[in-house]
Amino acid sequence: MLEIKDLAVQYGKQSPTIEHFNLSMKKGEIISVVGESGSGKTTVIRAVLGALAGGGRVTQGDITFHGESLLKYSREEWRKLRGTKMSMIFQDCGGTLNPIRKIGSQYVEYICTHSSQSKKEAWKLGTSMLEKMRLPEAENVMNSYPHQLSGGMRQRVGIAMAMTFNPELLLADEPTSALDVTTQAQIVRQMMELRDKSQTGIIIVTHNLGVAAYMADKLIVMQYGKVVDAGTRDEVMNHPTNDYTKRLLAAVPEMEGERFVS
Ligand SMILES: Nc1ncnc2c1ncn2[C@@H]1O[C@H](COP(=O)(O)OP(=O)(O)OP(=O)(O)O)[C@@H](O)[C@H]1O
Repeated sequence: MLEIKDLAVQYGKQSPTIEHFNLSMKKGEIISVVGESGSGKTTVIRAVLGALAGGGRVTQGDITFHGESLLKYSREEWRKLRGTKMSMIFQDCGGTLNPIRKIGSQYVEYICTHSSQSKKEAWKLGTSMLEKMRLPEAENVMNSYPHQLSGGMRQRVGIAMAMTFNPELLLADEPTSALDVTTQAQIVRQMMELRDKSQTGIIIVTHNLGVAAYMADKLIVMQYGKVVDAGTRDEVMNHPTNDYTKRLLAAVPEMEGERFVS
């Protein structure tokens, strides 16, 4: 479904931020990209979404989605793809919500921008998506301002919005790092449920190897913009080839009292 081949990305005149990045993803697969701050994880997923910040540009390689190069996409083609076939969730979805508008009005606008539904239908769809994400009192949530919700609830709103049109690919940038451990575990389980039900492929970027190992079918470990280990979860967890991966593994945090290392 998604192929990234020998990708390099450069910001301004700096030396390339990522180089020789490869990834191959099938429908419904979960791939985790792990690595410390600044290793280039966010750059990878922003490149996939055609949304590199700060003048970042692809200088080598290709990104294909169902065999078509995304690098050749026009603005209009991107507009059609984003939000429907491909969507993104961030570390703090609250940050992407407008603080002075109620959730419901923002959600309805989001749905109406990406489909031809009436406002009434959009409200119904938004509410049902919030219910699917197990938000209690979904109508109340729709009538709330972002600051009236907890961080975990806002994150569920963000995931609900991203999942509205059953995307084939969900790009998740540190989706649980702003949350406490219990909420983190709930959100992780809900994302996995979405994959099981809708066959959504997920790329999750995180510095938390515990979360990555728990969720992922495949792991990619990055350091200084390069892939230092990659393979199935069990390959990387049980037979790391790189010293950095070994150090990360030794420091795997606990999630719900379990270490996600077999
Ligand atoms: N908007 C930008 N303008 C210029 N350089 C950038 C920009 N964004 C990222 N970079 C460069 O790319 C490097 C990697 O950043 P990136 O955000 O991809 O890393 P990361 O692994 O996701 O880190 P973090 O976990 O802190 O988000 C940075 O150290 C910086 O040199």
